[in-house]
Amino acid sequence: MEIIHISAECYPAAKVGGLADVVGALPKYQNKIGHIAKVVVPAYDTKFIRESEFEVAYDAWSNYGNNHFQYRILKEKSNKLGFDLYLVHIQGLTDRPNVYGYADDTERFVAFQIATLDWIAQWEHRPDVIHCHDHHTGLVPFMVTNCLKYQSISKIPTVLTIHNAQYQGQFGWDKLYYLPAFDLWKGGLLGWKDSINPLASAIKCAWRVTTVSPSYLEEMMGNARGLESLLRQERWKSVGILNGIDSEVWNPETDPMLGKGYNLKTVESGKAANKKALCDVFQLDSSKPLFTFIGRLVDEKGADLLPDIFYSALYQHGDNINILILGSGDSWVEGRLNQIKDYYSRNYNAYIGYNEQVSHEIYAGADFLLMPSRVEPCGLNQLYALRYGTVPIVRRVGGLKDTVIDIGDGGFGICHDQTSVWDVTHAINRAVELYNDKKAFKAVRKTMMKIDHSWDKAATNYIELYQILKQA
Ligand SMILES: Nc1ncnc2c1ncn2[C@@H]1O[C@H](COP(=O)(O)OP(=O)(O)O[C@H]2O[C@H](CO)[C@@H](O)[C@H](O)[C@H]2O)[C@@H](O)[C@H]1O
Repeated sequence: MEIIHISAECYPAAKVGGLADVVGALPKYQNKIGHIAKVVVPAYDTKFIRESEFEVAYDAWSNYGNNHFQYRILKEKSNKLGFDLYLVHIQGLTDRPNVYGYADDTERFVAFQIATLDWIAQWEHRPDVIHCHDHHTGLVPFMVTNCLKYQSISKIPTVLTIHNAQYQGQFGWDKLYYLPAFDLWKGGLLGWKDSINPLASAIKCAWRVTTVSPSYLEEMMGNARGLESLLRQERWKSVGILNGIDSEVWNPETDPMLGKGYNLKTVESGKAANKKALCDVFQLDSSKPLFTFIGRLVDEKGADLLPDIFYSALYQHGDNINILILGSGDSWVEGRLNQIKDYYSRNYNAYIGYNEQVSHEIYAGADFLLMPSRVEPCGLNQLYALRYGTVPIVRRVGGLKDTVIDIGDGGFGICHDQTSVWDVTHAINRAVELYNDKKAFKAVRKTMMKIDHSWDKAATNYIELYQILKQA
């Protein structure tokens, strides 16, 4: 089958979070099992894109509303990612350093989607499925089926994967004219509660909807930022498929970002060496248990509570624990996390910012990884932690619930029920107990590292889903 993934992010071309990891790995694994999976993302001004070689695959003009633009489809030349990567270059719109956060993000992603479909519509052959990811590509299912200029591709099945329903990409009806012409009576398929809502539109129009874990699918029926009733209505065509991880990129034995590689047999010495190096850089004491957090500092991750959780844990455990955080997001959370350094400089540090290298070093060097998320559609950090022998401490929600079993239930992680200072501090207390029981701690590490979360299974699940659509 030929599958076209359309996304705003794809590792390593452009990454903000987990969406990039999935779109950078799933197609590779689909290719491995004999299919042709391609990825289309905007041509940002990122390091990877600047440093890679591309050839022009197509060059044309298009428009969103009255705004005409020239676009180029660029194909990565070397196939070094394990799939064909195509970029949509629109001068002045896509070629910026950041993926999101501009006042004209709506225009940028509308133009990206239109250019992508214009290009696909003029191919001599038809792909078997168009797979969209999150709201940035959420207008694609509507446009493919309903816009007159895409009649030639209107029968291609579309699939939407919801990585995070917290973000929906809403914009006003005054921008309806951005879309290529369609029968206006179909306009209702674009909207939700007084605005055009790309995520809602994709849920209505895609042939199938997937979420990145089974539990998140169920949770969304009761909590999806206003889309609950729509999701209940479209439940019949929805399925939860648990994400995998790219076990070639996330392999502690071969990871080039680590000072010392390790495997199941050498985990104790390997982790100790990585921990020592990490603690030296961040002025921490490697003889104490190291607790970490990596991620976007936003409410859905429970980041607003982290400062109070850390004050509480550091107060209770005095000088006997270390905490290291890597993240960026809400500025008041960043400020409070930085402030803790003034009070606990010997056993706390924070790297405010984004750094892929440091994230790998932390997964390898840490003892525990905290994920007190309020919402977690799947979560990849806990899967990376498991592979690197770092015990995840997670709230029982979404994909965290589906992938981490508490040590009290014979498992390998520490789970808590609420995103609250009390629950997380209590979980940290349990973690300190586990750390001090060296035999149990070693056994848990070994169990974790044996778990296989590679994409092999999920890649097949998606193919089975596409095959049903092809026969429909
Ligand atoms: N400051 C920083 N420096 C370096 N690396 C950083 C970083 N902050 C985050 N990362 C990295 O970004 C990724 C985060 O992935 P997640 O899946 O945990 O979250 P995200 O909410 O972005 O993804 C959404 O999509 C994914 C994919 O479907 C779902 O798993 C998830 O639940 C959903 O919220 C990891 O690779 C992590 O290491």
